[in-house]
Amino acid sequence: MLKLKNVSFAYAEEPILKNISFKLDKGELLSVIGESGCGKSTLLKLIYGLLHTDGNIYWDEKELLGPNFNLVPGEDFIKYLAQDFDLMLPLSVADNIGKYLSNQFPQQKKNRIKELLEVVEMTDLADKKAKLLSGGQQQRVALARALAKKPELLLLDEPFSHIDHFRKNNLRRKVFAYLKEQNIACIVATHDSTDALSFADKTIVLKNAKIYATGHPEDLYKNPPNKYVASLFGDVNELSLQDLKPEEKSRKKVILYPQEIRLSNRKGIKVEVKESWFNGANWLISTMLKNKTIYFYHDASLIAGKMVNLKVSDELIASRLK
Ligand SMILES: Nc1ncnc2c1ncn2[C@@H]1O[C@H](COP(=O)(O)OP(=O)(O)OP(=O)(O)O)[C@@H](O)[C@H]1O
Repeated sequence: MLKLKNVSFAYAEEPILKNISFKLDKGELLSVIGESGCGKSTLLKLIYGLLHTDGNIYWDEKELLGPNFNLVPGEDFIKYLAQDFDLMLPLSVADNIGKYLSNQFPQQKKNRIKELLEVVEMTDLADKKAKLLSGGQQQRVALARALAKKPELLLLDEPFSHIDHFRKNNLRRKVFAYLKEQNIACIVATHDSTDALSFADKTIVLKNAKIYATGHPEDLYKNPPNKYVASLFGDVNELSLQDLKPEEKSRKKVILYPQEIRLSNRKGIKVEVKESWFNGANWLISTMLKNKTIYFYHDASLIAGKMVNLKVSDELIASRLK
């Protein structure tokens, strides 16, 4: 088990992380989300042992002491995939993946490289030099290299950020399934809500140097404590109860995702259509309610200036009242 106790860090005066504490079981997958600059990468570097903290980090009974105590920073059983992939550019894809594998058993090494090439869908490019690869291909090689010596804990910083949409979904399913199958614990720092929602067992939200919210991704999504957390999962509306039900005098806030608001043929919240954006599955429509923008999804674009009625289920409003 990984255990962090009061982990704090500052590059200069300003604290980047303050008293971060959490636990992660073997084989568990944690996503760390939060706005850019909130300290996600710094947290991974602290755990890997590239930065020093006065707090405590343990793997089972062993305390991970960090760079002030280790001549070579980094822990053997942890692999860290940074945002800059750190590949050996003159070497081939296969040689990069095998870089940390022992040469003592050449056939085993060959088999392992072959297995990992399949996981990251790079078999056809095994002999190509890393310097000739695209950014997304280099990221896949770096991912395979991080997995090569089966870590007990894998730290991934935006692991699919350079990979095209077409390949990303399939690759992501494969990689996370592989981690589960091999019981490898993993922390993913990510901006991508699919990483955070679909694959993580739990999620930590960072803000103002602290753990701002934590929980099962589905709970955080369905019951976002506030607009900041909800907005990490996509577009979001923050309305008052009075906006939704004019007969109510309460100004309590209600967080709603665009897909939770529908067009109504009968009465509802009267809004003026401003813009429509096609996003593939449907259209995102922006509307104005007095001086507030409300976003919702619809299966067609709407003419700007048109007055329409919107509705939201009463149960949903009740469950989101803050
Ligand atoms: N080497 C450094 N020296 C000084 N400040 C740094 C250094 N690295 C990062 N920072 C600052 O620390 C803060 C946290 O950075 P970090 O990279 O951990 O954020 P992040 O959440 O991973 O951001 P992003 O989502 O954009 O990757 C930022 O304000 C950043 O400018």
